[in-house]
Amino acid sequence: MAAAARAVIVSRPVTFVTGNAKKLEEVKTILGQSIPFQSLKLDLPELQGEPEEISKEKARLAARQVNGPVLVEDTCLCFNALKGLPGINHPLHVLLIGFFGLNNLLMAYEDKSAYALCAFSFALGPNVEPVTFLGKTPGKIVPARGPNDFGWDPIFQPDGYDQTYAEMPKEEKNKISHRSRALDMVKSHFAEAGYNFTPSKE
Ligand SMILES: O=P(O)(O)OP(=O)(O)OP(=O)(O)OC[C@H]1O[C@@H](n2cnc3c(O)ncnc32)[C@H](O)[C@@H]1O
Ligand SMILES: [Mg+2]
Repeated sequence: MAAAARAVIVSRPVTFVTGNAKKLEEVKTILGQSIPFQSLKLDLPELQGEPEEISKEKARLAARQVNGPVLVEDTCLCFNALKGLPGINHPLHVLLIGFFGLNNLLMAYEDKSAYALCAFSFALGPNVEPVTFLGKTPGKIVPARGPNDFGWDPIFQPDGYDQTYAEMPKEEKNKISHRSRALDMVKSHFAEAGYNFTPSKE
């Protein structure tokens, strides 16, 4: 029997929880009108571990605080020469080590390749296990070039480009970024699940 199209009625809008204004800016541009959401600035604890697990745990914590459907993400920059380490996944990493220091970390290695990894997690509510979507963009670590307004963008040059994320126009980054690749999957998930966000009159 063919699966019947079904709609899942959800009585609260999705809240995208982040403490990072630049991330929010990109998510707004990439999602456009495809998924209606509101944003909430919450400083969730900086957990350590695999990006997928960090992201899931962030979603659980956020869903409890919001008491409704939440979308969160965790992003890291991983160096292949260091087997995926240091996994720059904490706002203090760039600040404390600096772009110069991050380049120096790789000085002893021929292999400057890296990848940007983004893990979005969506939880329908506090008691629902989150689902996670991973987006990855391969590239290499280079001496900093371009405006310094978002994390490690000046030192990451995606494969196939001669500009760093920071140098390229925002629209270009948003076409190929780890974030947009993960969000493509989030969009498909929402389309397939048929969520119907109908705010209840509380
Ligand atoms: O509240 P959350 O969403 O956790 O925001 P955050 O700033 O703590 O974000 P992450 O933990 O996911 O990211 C760790 C660091 O990576 C940086 N970062 C995340 N996405 C980036 C991107 O697309 N380009 C450059 N740096 C990025 C970010 O600014 C942080 O310094
Ligand atoms: Mg964080």
